[in-house]
Amino acid sequence: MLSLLDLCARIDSGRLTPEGAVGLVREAIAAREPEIGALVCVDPAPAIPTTGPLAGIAVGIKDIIDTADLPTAMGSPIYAGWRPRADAPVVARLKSLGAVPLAKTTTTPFAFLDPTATRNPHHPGHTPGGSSAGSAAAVAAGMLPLALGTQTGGSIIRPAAFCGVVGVKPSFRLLPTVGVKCYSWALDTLGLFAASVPDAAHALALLADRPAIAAHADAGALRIGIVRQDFCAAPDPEAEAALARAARAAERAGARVRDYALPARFGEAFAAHAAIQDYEVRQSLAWEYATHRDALPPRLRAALDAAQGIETAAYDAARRTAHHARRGLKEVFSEDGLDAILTYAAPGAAPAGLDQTGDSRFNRLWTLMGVPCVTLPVDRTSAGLPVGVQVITRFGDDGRALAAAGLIERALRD
Ligand SMILES: NC(=O)CC(=O)O
Repeated sequence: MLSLLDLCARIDSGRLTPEGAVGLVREAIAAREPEIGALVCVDPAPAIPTTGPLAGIAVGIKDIIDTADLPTAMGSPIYAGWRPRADAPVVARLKSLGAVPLAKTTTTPFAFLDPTATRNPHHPGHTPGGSSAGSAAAVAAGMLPLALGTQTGGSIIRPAAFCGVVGVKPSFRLLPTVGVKCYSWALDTLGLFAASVPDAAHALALLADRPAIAAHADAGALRIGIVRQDFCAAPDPEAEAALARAARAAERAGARVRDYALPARFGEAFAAHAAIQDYEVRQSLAWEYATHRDALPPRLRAALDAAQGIETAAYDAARRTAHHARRGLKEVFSEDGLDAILTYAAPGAAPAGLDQTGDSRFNRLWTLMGVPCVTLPVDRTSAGLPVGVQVITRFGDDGRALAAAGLIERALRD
């Protein structure tokens, strides 16, 4: 894979020019894209700044994020050729840092569950996951050093885990979702994909203009709770094995690791995610549903059909449940003495077939809680498919989530 930090170092030392770095990416795209299908389009002649902390870094932009220089089609024929007038602020921020938004990456239509044609770089007969399919696959295939994605259910963490890359779903609203096609305004979260934890931390710190995110250092031993989220169906054996391996690596690195059972309220919050997501998408995609229902893909059309009947009272009750759970989560970290949670990133490795994007059951609670989540690859199955884990910290503690993930990543290498 292409390391963002390695490219930055080579550019800073003069061994590589920004133009040359973008050229390397174009060569990688030419070599791998035909078999992977991670990209919607590539800018033939983007501006390539020679200054800025991300000068020469080509970035993939999930195709629900507005770009002024490239179409933004939402993964749907309804928006074929749609050209936003302006860049989304997160894209404008990338450009201000010297980065090059070189390609739009495939997304499931409107970032829901209908699959893309993108293939998992580790096995072409398996899904890369969704909804940020192209971003995860492009980084995993070594075509891009950085890509943006979004998560409403599990759309960053799940594809990152399936593709064996680092995925970061930051604290809710750490990055502005302005200019990003809305699915659920209470859940949608912008995040990113990179080759390693340090690469991801460096990119997020710059994007969020929060240098501390990449400079977090824990004074004492990290206190990690192993959480199995037993309010939903158990994972495959490989996910359990990866969790155990990551826990052992954390202990070798000096962390204090213990099993932790979430209080019952979190199972209720897990169940509340659906009512919030579905009630809000009924409004956010009301125009598409009213004027182009037949052009919507089957899973999304069925979800919108079902969402028409959700009562406002049920939505309000779900929001109250989520609010109480978020307050309870603060106690988990403060009163129960945890610095981080370690849990499954997905039910297992990427499922076979391109007719689905996998299951987000181990992601949805944390998206609703709005807390930082980082996935890193831990194992491979006998078929060579990656299996990851997920590190979670309290709201706003993004630097510690990345530091904890980095501690495990290094320990796994040792
Ligand atoms: N957008 C989403 O997060 C939906 C999913 O989990 O695939």
